[in-house]
Amino acid sequence: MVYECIVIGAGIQGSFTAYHLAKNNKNTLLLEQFVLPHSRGSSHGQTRIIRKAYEEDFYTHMMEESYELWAQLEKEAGLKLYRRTGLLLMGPENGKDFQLIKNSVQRNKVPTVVLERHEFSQHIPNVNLTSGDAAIVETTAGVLYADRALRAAQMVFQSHGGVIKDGEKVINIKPGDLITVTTDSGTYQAKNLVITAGPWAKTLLSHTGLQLPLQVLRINVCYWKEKVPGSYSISNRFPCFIQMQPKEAEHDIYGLPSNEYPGLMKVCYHMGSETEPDERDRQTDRRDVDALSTYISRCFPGLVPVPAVVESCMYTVTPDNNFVLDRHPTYSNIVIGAGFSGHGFKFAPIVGKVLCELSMGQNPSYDLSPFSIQRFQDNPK
Ligand SMILES: Cc1cc2nc3c(=O)[nH]c(=O)nc-3n(C[C@H](O)[C@H](O)[C@H](O)COP(=O)(O)OP(=O)(O)OC[C@H]3O[C@@H](n4cnc5c(N)ncnc54)[C@H](O)[C@@H]3O)c2cc1C
Ligand SMILES: O=C(O)[C@@H]1CCCC=N1
Repeated sequence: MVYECIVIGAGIQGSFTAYHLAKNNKNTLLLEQFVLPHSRGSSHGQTRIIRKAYEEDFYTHMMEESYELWAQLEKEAGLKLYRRTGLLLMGPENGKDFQLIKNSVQRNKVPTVVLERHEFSQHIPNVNLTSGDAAIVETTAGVLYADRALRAAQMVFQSHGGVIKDGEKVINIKPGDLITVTTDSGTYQAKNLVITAGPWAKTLLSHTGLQLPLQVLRINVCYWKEKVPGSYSISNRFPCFIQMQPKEAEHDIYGLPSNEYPGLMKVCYHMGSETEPDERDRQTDRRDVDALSTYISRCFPGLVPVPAVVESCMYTVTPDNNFVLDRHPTYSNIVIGAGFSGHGFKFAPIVGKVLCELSMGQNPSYDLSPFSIQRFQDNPK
């Protein structure tokens, strides 16, 4: 049988692409190398942050529709996937990055509240605002229930007739008008192919002669114990947070209120050390955990500054941290979604929509120039 489309990789981006294709009546096969569910890629775990506050207008604009599509999936699956918590953004008052994001939320009318230093502790107890830092709260931001969302997208895909074959690793791709995809247990043909292989994208794309500047990082996902259980919890209305330019580290630190593991709050570093995706746990660099401990001692005095639980996950990053959403430069019936750079989950309904549009030969609903492959060829370094 010839499929209209094969999607390789059943992480959140591939699952949402397959979801949109099936809803457009395209006969679609979703291939996944591991038995589902699994915790070896980038989409596993209980939670992710959803927000509109971005420095770049194009991300904020995409998030407007993304919230609507998440609500649509909640309805279709009959599951709660989003919980509003607000997002506290802290950063050097006169720093460039903080100013850019503050101006962007004002320009784009993202609902936000500015917290003056004198009123900060009244609204956000148990957090020390760094001297010289300012704070704003994006009020409609919150938490996405990640594992549940991934299952929901796959479930709705199947309910529209889509086929998932898990535990099948793609080992070869033969481009052509009819594309042949070989796995370790079968061969399939399709008119169109979408590659959403997360940390394995570089390897898979090499079968099509394409090299992209993607770097895979292992992220230590750290949970910290509350000294008083519940003090940083969702039920106590504690928000998600992003600390820009912390004193202890070069990159942002972010956290989510305690919820999934009662008594533990997730606080992570937005960077990691390079790894091979198949040997993720050979990477044992813990300098990020040391920096997090110092930050927590200084700014979150209600947490024990030694992680209680460390899980792992991977980022696949591009040089400019913008995604890759494009057609293959040589084979127009191969579409690529890659390089989500540690911030792609919240966009998955839109990513899936535009990858589906590209694959159906339609004009995409958004300007995809920030996500083009050409940008790497223009700036090869
Ligand atoms: C710790 C952490 C925190 C994050 N926090 C946030 C956040 O707060 N907000 C946010 O918006 N985003 C966040 N992200 C980013 C977000 O989770 C990712 O951008 C997103 O999950 C990427 O999804 P993906 O589908 O591209 O990759 P993946 O989930 O890795 O999916 C790719 C799939 O392809 C499969 N595959 C690969 N090769 C093959 C093959 N040869 N054959 C068959 N299958 C194959 C893999 O097994 C995998 O299942 C975070 C990421 C991490 C790691
Ligand atoms: O994407 C997000 O919102 C989170 C928080 C900031 C760093 C990366 N992921």
